[in-house]
Amino acid sequence: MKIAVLPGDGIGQEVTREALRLLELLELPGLEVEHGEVGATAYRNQGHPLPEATLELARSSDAILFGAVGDPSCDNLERHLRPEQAILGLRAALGLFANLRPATAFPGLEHMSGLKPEIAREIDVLIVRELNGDVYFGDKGTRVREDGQREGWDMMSYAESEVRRIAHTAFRAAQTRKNRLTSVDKANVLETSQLWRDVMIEVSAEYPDVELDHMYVDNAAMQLVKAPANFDTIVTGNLFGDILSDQASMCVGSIGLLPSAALGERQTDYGTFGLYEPIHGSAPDIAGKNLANPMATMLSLAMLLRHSLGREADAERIERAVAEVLADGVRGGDLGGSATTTEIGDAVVTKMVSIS
Ligand SMILES: NC(=O)C1=CN([C@@H]2O[C@H](COP(=O)(O)OP(=O)(O)OC[C@H]3O[C@@H](n4cnc5c(N)ncnc54)[C@H](O)[C@@H]3O)[C@@H](O)[C@H]2O)C=CC1
Ligand SMILES: CC(C)CC(=O)C(=O)O
Ligand SMILES: [Mg+2]
Repeated sequence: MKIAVLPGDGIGQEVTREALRLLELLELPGLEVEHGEVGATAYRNQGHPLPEATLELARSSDAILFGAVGDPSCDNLERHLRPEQAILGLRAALGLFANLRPATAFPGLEHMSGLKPEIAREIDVLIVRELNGDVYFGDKGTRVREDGQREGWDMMSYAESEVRRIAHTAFRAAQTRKNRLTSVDKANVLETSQLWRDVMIEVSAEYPDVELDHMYVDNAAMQLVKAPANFDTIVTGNLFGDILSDQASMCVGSIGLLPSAALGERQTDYGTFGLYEPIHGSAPDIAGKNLANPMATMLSLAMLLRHSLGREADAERIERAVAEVLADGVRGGDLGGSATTTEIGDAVVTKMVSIS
């Protein structure tokens, strides 16, 4: 049983370190943990944001724990050398097309949400984001128009097979929840979205127990703030899912709380192969200052234990420890408190020991 650990850049290093303390505490028999470089760190040391050795490590593992990539000093590199290509490259190369991003209220945190407390305490939504297609992976470029202006362009498209497979993931996920699925698109304007909607409707015939509805993404952004409790499971494309999940994080209280799982079809001896990461980035504004909230990464580790290693009890132990530490009032700066990254790590470790 092998986990590849790819901390990456900025706070990716700090939050991954704290999550690994929880993994060590669990003392999983036969577990091998191997570190690899990604992002700006890998570019500086090995000349590429996703070196072949890292990709090989990822492929030979049962699961990947990923921190974050991104560094402002790399923002003017050629696109294929930028840190973000590491995570995009891993998602594509490993066929990780289904991104699960749960956003669930934590008791006691209602007042840290951007929403009114009575609205915030109800939120329990799973965003199922397609992760291998859309405008993120289409052809792109810049060109000079006939009138002499520069023009940037990015191709948005979805093949019906891509929509169909994420639809199945989302319907099955909804069946484990409240059997309600909202497909979010922009079908009033985009052909890509019209096909998305048509395929969602076709696939829904196979899931008569799941209630499917459709919402335009602009309305969904508004409804997520107005009445998040009306959502159960959301399925959406790569771009819209990226944006809506950051928004959902602030409905819960902080982007430092939201974990994610990126799954494909590959099964291992222990579960579904996947990559797990907080939904946030490398946060250059607070990197290296011991200020980042490591809880999103800890909760991503819990998802890894559940989906890739079949360790449900260990996953729940981490989730319970994080929730109880928050309820105890241990909070980082993102939640109006003063606990440092390592102090939050200490508190969760202590809690884990007490609830073993
Ligand atoms: N999967 C990945 O590796 C991702 C990488 N990025 C990259 O990260 C870099 C920074 O991007 P931003 O747009 O600033 O997004 P970001 O998510 O890194 O940060 C946005 C804001 O949230 C705060 N924040 C994020 N995570 C936090 C945590 N755990 N605790 C406390 N505060 C936290 C940051 O301090 C910042 O003010 C860019 O290079 C971007 O491309 C962004 C998103 C995802
Ligand atoms: C940095 C990216 C490639 C994407 C992103 O923001 C995300 O996956 O949350
Ligand atoms: Mg994002």
